[in-house]
Amino acid sequence: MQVQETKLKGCFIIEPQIFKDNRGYFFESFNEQKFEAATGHNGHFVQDNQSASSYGVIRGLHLQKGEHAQAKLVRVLEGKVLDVAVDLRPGSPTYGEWVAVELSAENNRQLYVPRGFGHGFSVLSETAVFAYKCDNGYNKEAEGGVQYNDPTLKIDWQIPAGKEVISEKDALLRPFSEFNPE
Ligand SMILES: Cc1cn([C@H]2C[C@H](O)[C@@H](COP(=O)(O)OP(=O)(O)O[C@H]3O[C@H](C)C(=O)[C@H](O)[C@H]3O)O2)c(=O)[nH]c1=O
Repeated sequence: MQVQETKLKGCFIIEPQIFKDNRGYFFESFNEQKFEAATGHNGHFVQDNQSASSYGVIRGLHLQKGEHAQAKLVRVLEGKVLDVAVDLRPGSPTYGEWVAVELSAENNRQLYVPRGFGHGFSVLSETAVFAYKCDNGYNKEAEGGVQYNDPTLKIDWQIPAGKEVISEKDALLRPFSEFNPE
């Protein structure tokens, strides 16, 4: 597998080695030893999540705070998304900066989002199935986030205005200027 650190320290793009033959393809979607060797990060994940969404859905920007913070290893099983990780780590030299990576069932690309990052994605295909590993369990009380359309972050989700599909919960998220990491 090829691993490339993004401009945000600790956030990595992972390109698995795909083995193709006359039957189709095979690849190791996760290998703890190889992950740790390539990223220097603990590859011990405790929860797998999966969500399905239709075109225009934007989920995020979310994170869990404090001791419940989660690192995530995200990928797409069906369709295509624009995946976004925002550095919300207090004191980070890249605080408030973000990266956007196209993840799809075609490219099998993965993104490792470290603890302390806001995470979200927009669905660019008719439907998308999104699957990810978390290194800490779900804790509703520790949930936080930033509104997807924050005027400071200026994230281009590649969804035409008016076509965005947002949850009621995400519609209540506050701007980055009000973000409190505690
Ligand atoms: C995240 C989560 C949710 N839930 C329940 C809570 C709700 O009843 C339902 C949907 O949750 P939510 O609307 O928060 O789902 P998403 O909007 O996809 O949230 C995720 O979206 C972005 C992209 C993320 O990176 C996070 O993993 C996560 O916040 O699943 C659980 O039972 N366990 C969980 O780990």
